[in-house]
Amino acid sequence: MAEYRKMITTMDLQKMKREKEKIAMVTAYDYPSARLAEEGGADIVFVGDSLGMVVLGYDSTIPVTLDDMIHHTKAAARGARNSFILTDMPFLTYHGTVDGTLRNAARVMQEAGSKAIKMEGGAEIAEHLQACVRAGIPVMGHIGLTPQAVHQFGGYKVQGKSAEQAQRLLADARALEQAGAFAIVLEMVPEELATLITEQIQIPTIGIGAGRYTDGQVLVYHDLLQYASPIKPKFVKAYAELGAAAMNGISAYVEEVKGSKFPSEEHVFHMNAEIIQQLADHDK
Ligand SMILES: Nc1nc(=O)c2c([nH]1)NC[C@@H]1CN(c3ccc(C(=O)N[C@@H](CCC(=O)O)C(=O)O)cc3)CN21
Ligand SMILES: CC(C)C(=O)C(=O)O
Ligand SMILES: [Mg+2]
Repeated sequence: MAEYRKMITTMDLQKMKREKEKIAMVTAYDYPSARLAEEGGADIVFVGDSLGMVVLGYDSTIPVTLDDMIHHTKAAARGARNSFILTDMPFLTYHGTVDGTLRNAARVMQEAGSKAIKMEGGAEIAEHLQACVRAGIPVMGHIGLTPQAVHQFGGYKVQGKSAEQAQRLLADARALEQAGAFAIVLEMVPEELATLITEQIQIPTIGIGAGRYTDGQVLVYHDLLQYASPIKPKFVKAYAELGAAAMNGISAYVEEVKGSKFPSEEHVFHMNAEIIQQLADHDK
């Protein structure tokens, strides 16, 4: 049994940045993945809306609902009781009235049992982020490639390569820090820009496809473990081959069933011989 450390807080994350201890975040979407994320020592167990793509089979994160996020966070929270559980706010649940955003955030905190939420976007969502922070909810920002806006970007592309775009992302990072975000995800931005942003704000940056110098890293569970993920972006490193292992296991099982090799004696229940005789007699 793993020895669990004390649950991390947003204050610990600030301290990790100051002391240059890297933050390791991993996605999880259910009981087993969250359990393994916790036992593997992840600082943040993150229920991302990428669940729409890697566990629900959608082409994007846009179809994911607030109910989906709550359902999966509940399962993940049961698997990682000692972890800092972060939940993505899904498509269009923090863009209407601030009241609506607070109601949606409240559902995630109360029903799902998250410790914090994450929102995509820069200065344009700062008002919504700030309202949640003022209500006592820790919020993580997310800029660069924001997948909920994929149709505006015209694909999953690197963001912030031009001086103008880079300036805007820097301003967005400052706006989110100002609004009270406890950390910011930088997704698919050049390493040089991610480094600049990391140096210019006090809160931790968590990179995905943002190079080596952010305060932490995040990867999708099904990508880093190669578990039937539909995509393999350049920023992914494979640390295991779960998909291949699962496939081999299943095909061996199928072969043994077809060949009457499974089940064998060790997997079988038996009954008392007298009772078998009674059954046979009764049948006469
Ligand atoms: N499995 C999975 N992993 C992720 O990291 C992830 C998701 N799903 N779903 C939500 C978003 C979408 N993300 C994506 C999706 C596709 C690419 C991609 O196709 N990247 C290519 C093209 C790069 C380019 O055109 O510049 C790559 O080679 O990295 C990257 C990030 C990141 N997130
Ligand atoms: C890619 C990460 C940062 C994310 O938002 C997700 O997994 O949903
Ligand atoms: Mg997401």
